[in-house]
Amino acid sequence: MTNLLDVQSLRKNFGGLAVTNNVSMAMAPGDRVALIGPNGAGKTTFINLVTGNLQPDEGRVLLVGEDVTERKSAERVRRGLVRSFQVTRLFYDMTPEEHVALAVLQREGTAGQMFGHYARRMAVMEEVGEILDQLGLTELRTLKVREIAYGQQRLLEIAMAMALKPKVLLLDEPAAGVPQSETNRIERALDSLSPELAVLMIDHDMDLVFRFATRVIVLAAGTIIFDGLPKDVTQDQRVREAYLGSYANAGTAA
Ligand SMILES: Nc1ncnc2c1ncn2[C@@H]1O[C@H](COP(=O)(O)OP(=O)(O)OP(=O)(O)O)[C@@H](O)[C@H]1O
Repeated sequence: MTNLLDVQSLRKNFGGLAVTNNVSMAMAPGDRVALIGPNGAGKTTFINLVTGNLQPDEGRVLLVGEDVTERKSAERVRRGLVRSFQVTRLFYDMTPEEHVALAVLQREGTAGQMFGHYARRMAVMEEVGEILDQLGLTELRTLKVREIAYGQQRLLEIAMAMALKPKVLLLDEPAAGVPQSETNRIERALDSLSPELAVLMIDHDMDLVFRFATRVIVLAAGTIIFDGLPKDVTQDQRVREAYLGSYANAGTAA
């Protein structure tokens, strides 16, 4: 089976520092991978290299077997490599319904033509309704984003990513800043993602990581030091050393 994402020997230097140092990993349909590592380990840089926000000095990124290393981010998105939107990029005077509709139209390359054809408009709004329903946002669909809670804004980021019909979804700390009382909604949203999708999530919340991931990758100083099952990660000597014990006792029940 062709991997959905295949990252081969990526390298990126900033000045003299190897921030991504010969990193290789692959993801198949259904994978739920958590990418963790101490602060400054190179997680964000790695994601930026995968999405095309940064160009690697060496190495390749393959999406469903196609080499996309030279492709711009927008072209990678069209091919199914989607990073969740950031709350800071939402429009606070627009509604969740409008945001998701824009994402559907962007996917189809028809943004700006929403009101052109009645039948098409109905089909778009039906799809928007299904996505908002999947993420439990139906009741809020016509409120302004500024009127909805932060946790629900973060669900909207995931809804917009879903509207782009990803094959590979990259989630950057989806529950960061969300009050504890609302994190179960984020978890339910993650559970409801299509089983065909490959999902890579960066997060510092080890409880969330252990509930979500079927595989954990640990980056330290730009290098993958662990790629395996969640149950094994806290016992790994290199991981323990990288964290100096800070997470070593977390999630052993996973
Ligand atoms: N544009 C840049 N120019 C120079 N150095 C950079 C740049 N971006 C990141 N770095 C450096 O690369 C290293 C890795 O940073 P990165 O943000 O990828 O780590 P991270 O694992 O995402 O960290 P955190 O968990 O704190 O977000 C850090 O030492 C950082 O200072």
